[in-house]
Amino acid sequence: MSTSVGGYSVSASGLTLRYGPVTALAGVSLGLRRGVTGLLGPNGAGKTTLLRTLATGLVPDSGDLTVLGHDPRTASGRLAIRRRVGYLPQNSGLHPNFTVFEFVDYVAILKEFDDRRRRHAEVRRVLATVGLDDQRGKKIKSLSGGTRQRVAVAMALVGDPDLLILDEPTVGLDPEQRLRFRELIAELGEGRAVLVSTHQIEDVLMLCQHVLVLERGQVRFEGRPAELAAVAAGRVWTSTSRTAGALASWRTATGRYRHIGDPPADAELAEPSVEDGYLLLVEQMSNGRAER
Ligand SMILES: Nc1ncnc2c1ncn2[C@@H]1O[C@H](COP(=O)(O)OP(=O)(O)OP(=O)(O)O)[C@@H](O)[C@H]1O
Repeated sequence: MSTSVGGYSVSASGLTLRYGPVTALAGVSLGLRRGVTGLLGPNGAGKTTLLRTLATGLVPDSGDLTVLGHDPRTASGRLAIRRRVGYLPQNSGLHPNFTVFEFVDYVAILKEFDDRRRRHAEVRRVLATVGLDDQRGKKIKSLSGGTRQRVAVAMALVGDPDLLILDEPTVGLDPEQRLRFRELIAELGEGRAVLVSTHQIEDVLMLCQHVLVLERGQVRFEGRPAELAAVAAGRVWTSTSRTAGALASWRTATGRYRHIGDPPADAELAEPSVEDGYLLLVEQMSNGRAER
């Protein structure tokens, strides 16, 4: 059972966080429900900082944050959250000489599974969930990138968390591994809130019910993928050549150019995609800054 306030597993309002002179979160407000939410944003937008903050690894300078009904500003709140949150950091360090079982068992010890039999049962459960029962005895250094990512997810799943936070989990996977990994994440989102940061629009299309766009430490969009596509309605057109004045233009596989921005009067409008909506938001933001 998820602990939530008003249906939200996470609710944040006006979160700010600075690293010295750098403002990484500049007033983030969001609500996270059950299901898979994709977190998109350009490099340096603050995605990792936000995920670490939700996992209680960083303390915001100001703003309100409730995670699974607890306040991370108090020691008891942080402990309660850590017990119910699974966090997969970017480039999570897996010890190469451990076997799969040994590594996940070690994580279970850190997560306070003191009774050996209960702990081993939990390790077997999470390895079965990620489809690694038959790889338990293998050393981590012998595994493919996709299988290592499964071990990392197994680690995050110890204790059956109500909130799963995954920082760029599909990076470095080949297309087939990525597909299988998305299926796994989609399954995990059926009973809990999952927040996944990614640079892959396809991840959002294939597995997310909700999407957040972060840019310069602020949430620029919060909604469903189809609503993100709709942001670009009437702002996408195609032509046989480059067009001056578009916010972004690129040549597509058909040989035609696709543009986003303010279309000319005779433009051939196209159906907007989620990627168009995302690019339009990000380009508008950076253009707005350039014009100031
Ligand atoms: N430990 C740190 N000390 C100082 N500045 C930092 C630190 N960590 C991040 N930053 C800065 O904070 C901002 C947000 O960084 P963050 O890593 O959260 O972005 P991101 O969206 O995850 O980026 P990426 O997609 O490249 O991983 C950036 O300007 C970054 O340079």
